[in-house]
Amino acid sequence: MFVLSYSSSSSSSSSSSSSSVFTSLSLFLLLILHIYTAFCLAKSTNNSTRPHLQLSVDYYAKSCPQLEKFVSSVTSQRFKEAPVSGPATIRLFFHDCFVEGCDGSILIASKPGSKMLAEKDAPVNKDLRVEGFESIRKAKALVDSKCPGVVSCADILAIAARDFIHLAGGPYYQVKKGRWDGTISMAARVGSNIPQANFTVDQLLKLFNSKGLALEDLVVLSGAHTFGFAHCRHFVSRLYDYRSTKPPDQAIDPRLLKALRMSCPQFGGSPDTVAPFDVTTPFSFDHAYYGNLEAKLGLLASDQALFMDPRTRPLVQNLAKDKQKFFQAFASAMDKMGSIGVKRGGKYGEKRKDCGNHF
Ligand code: HEM
Ligand SMILES: [Ca+2]
Ligand SMILES: [Ca+2]
Repeated sequence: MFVLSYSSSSSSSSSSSSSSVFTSLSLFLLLILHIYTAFCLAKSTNNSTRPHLQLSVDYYAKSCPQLEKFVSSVTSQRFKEAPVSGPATIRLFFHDCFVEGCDGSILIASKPGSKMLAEKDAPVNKDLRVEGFESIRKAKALVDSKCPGVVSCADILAIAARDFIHLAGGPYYQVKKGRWDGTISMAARVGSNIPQANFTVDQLLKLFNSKGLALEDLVVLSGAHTFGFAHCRHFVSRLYDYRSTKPPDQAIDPRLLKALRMSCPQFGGSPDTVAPFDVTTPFSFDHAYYGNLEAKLGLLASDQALFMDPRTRPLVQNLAKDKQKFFQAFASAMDKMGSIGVKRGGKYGEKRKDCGNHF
């Protein structure tokens, strides 16, 4: 509500010569907004190096005070019925934020008959699980039945991701809200913004830096690979050598190599076979991911690379030692990721009713 009045008054004030009363009213509203934002920032429990002036924990305090309760009733139900909804939703949030910012653009379906595909139909998004989309659809339906037209799909995604992390044993943190849904979703814009399993640390860093995320954020956010699964094609090249009998990647534990080779044959395997990211605790959100990297049990080349590279190795070692430290760092890195490219009001975004449809 505040943001809406903020954007409309600031855009019209430049052309308003008719009323100085209006201008002072706008200035007054601006002042109130600044005080309000500063208050929210001061109150917020998450520390981040970048302040998110436009997001706040209390954004829906008046318009939908029970919002988080509504979302959590759906996420806890989904967690029981289909536990893969957890990893699926967190990955969905990541893929949303990295393309056009955290604006729900990943949720939009391609228009039937149109040649222009939406983000979710881009090749790298094809293996985003339907359980993630379904969880957001259900949460949005419930929220809209209680607070019609108020809450953005992008905010529901951010809240649901946090819920699932917590449900799987991870940290609970406050989610800042106030994102508006974007209106652009183009498959062609996805490829260059999403990291690939065979990326080097240099490539990963370059991409993360371009989103305002630092080296530490890269290492910490990769810790989301503490649960969930990956299809064979993302790591099969690590398992076989086309020229000799030696595997190409020496940074893989021989027992894991053997097991993965059984699930993922070099030729003729099923394209649907998946392996767990974390062989020790595949369903819990803990810091085992980092211990695995130290033990050459990383699944993707991009995971294992974080331990091989001297720039990221000390961070991996620190996080492997201290679960609480990982939890704190993860909460604040999610807050940072959750503020990428946020849209600020009706001029730039919308509140979609059906998250999958932008008309
Ligand atoms: C650092 C670069 C990253 C790369 C190269 C990468 C790559 C991948 C790949 C290839 C998969 C497997 C997809 C499949 O086969 O279905 C995957 C899954 C997953 N990723 Fe990442 N990812 C990265 C960072 C992240 C981040 C930052 C997050 C969240 C904060 C994340 C969360 C997940 C989750 C939870 C899954 C499991 C999804 C499921 O089981 O449905 N990833 N990632
Ligand atoms: Ca997006
Ligand atoms: Ca785990």
